[in-house]
Amino acid sequence: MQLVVDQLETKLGKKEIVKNISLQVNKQKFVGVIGPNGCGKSTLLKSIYKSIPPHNGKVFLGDIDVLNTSQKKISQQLGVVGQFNEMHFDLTVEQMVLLGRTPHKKLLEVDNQEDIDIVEEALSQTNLLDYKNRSYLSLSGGEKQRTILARTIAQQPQFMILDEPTNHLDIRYQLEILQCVKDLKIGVLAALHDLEMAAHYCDYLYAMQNGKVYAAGTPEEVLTPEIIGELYQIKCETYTNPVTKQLGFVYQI
Ligand SMILES: Nc1ncnc2c1ncn2[C@@H]1O[C@H](COP(=O)(O)OP(=O)(O)OP(=O)(O)O)[C@@H](O)[C@H]1O
Repeated sequence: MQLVVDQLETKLGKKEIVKNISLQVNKQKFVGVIGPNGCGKSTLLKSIYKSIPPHNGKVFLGDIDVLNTSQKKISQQLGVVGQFNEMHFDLTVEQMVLLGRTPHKKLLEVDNQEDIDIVEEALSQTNLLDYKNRSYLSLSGGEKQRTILARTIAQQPQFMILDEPTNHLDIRYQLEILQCVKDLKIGVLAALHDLEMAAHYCDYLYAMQNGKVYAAGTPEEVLTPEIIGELYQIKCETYTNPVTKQLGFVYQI
């Protein structure tokens, strides 16, 4: 199964924000979207999961025509961790994560032991077992972010879209969350700001500039001083980090 985005175009007001973007996420691959503030990453992701309706293009998840299929059917295969997760009513963390089971249930079907076990496992993977009975609204930004990820894990999707999933998270949780998502071994499309994390976790990258794909390829192909310099309008040097042996970056205005 693949997530295929074909010639997607999205306008907000009169302004064209996503301009003819095509991309692909293969099964079990971690694909990153990078690019400067305002280049259209969130709008692209929201257009793919229909939170903002695109005015042109197609999105296919396997043979499911996403833009013309019910949310429930899509949610059985595709999970979303958005950038802002505010809620106006309160639930416990466990109740929030149980909501992830909704796409797999019939109307008014009660949660069974399998649902409870899946939720317990998702809470464990996101280090939230001790928070199970806490009120969601009382959580810190990072704890809320992890709860939303746990809910999406409980949904057991084949693909996940994440919009800056490490927003609000301290360094340890940034690493833990991205590793946790990677370990799910599902297809992932994630907007990321941290280029070292993108280099480390992504199998493939799309670099966006002004609503278009500016460059695409493996992290080694995309994260070059020339492309990063042009994308963010800075001077950049890359090096191999002597400790991690991974790609490192030095920036200058
Ligand atoms: N309702 C709207 N009407 C017009 N323009 C909008 C609207 N909402 C967002 N935009 C603009 O669309 C552009 C793309 O925004 P988007 O949030 O997709 O960018 P982004 O790459 O995710 O940015 P960031 O990295 O800052 O999160 C921005 O210039 C933003 O100001």
